[in-house]
Amino acid sequence: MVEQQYPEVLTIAGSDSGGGAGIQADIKTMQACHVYSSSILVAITAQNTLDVQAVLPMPIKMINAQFASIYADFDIKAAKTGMLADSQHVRCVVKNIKQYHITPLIVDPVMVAKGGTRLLTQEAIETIIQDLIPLADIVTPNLPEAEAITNMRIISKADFETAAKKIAAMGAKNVIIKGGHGQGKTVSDYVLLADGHDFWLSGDRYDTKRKHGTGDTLSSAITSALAKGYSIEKAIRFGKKFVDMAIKKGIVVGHGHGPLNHWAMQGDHDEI
Ligand SMILES: Nc1ncnc2c1ncn2[C@@H]1O[C@H](COP(=O)(O)OP(=O)(O)OP(=O)(O)O)[C@@H](O)[C@H]1O
Ligand SMILES: Cc1ncc(COP(=O)(O)O)c(N)n1
Repeated sequence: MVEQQYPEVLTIAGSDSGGGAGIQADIKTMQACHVYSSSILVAITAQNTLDVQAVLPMPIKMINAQFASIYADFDIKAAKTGMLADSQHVRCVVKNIKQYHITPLIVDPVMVAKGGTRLLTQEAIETIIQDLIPLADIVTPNLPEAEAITNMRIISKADFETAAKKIAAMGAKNVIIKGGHGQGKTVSDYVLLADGHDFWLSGDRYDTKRKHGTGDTLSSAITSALAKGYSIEKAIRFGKKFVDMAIKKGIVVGHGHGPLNHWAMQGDHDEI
């Protein structure tokens, strides 16, 4: 008999019944990265690759109970947040993050699903800015999210840099502004680290509709790498490579915005 220990990680997010985004994408990514994943459900969605058909935020009492269960037993090395639904739920998650001193914390400020359905109320954007971003070791907005957070248009490279500085000034230690929603043959994410060092992560932009859960996959791969002891910069570079491969080696599922291939890096054991 052999017993092995894996770094334990936590995702605090919404469930996607279609398995392409949310908690399901997080768990698949974490599993592929060889860390042990636990999860706190903040909301349930009835969802497939075509759209989100229904959303049910969990009772606050049940979210508190999940945090209590996890922190009574597990040794969580890194955690991430995803879909948080509304202000009340953001505040509940923030209270628990403070209570259990959760760090490192990756905040993926999920606002709108690929099909266009809101996953966060408009007023909760302010709660995320005021209460959650200051607790983030890394915050990972996509372009529309970064625009909503900073209240500015982001088009040029200089705009990315200005927006990242604004988000860092809100209290996030490290900032990644993802470029998936941009245009052009390459896709570039901008990274601003806590020490002021910055860089672009660029790669081919794959022409595919199978891009459901790209942000969840990136933030979960980064969370996993941090739990394994990678530096912030190395974890971010690993995350980008993981999501790039998961899009590049696509799988055929559903009729709309298809999920990624979370097995894509399997076999590349030096990397994962
Ligand atoms: N077409 C593409 N080809 C290659 N990489 C991509 C493509 N689209 C997105 N990415 C990468 O996927 C990651 C997530 O970026 P994106 O801007 O899509 O986030 P997101 O909108 O939060 O994702 P989602 O909401 O689907 O979870 C980034 O690292 C980005 O560079
Ligand atoms: C529960 C949940 N969390 C996150 C997303 C974002 O993913 P996408 O932008 O690819 O729809 C989602 N659709 N559902």
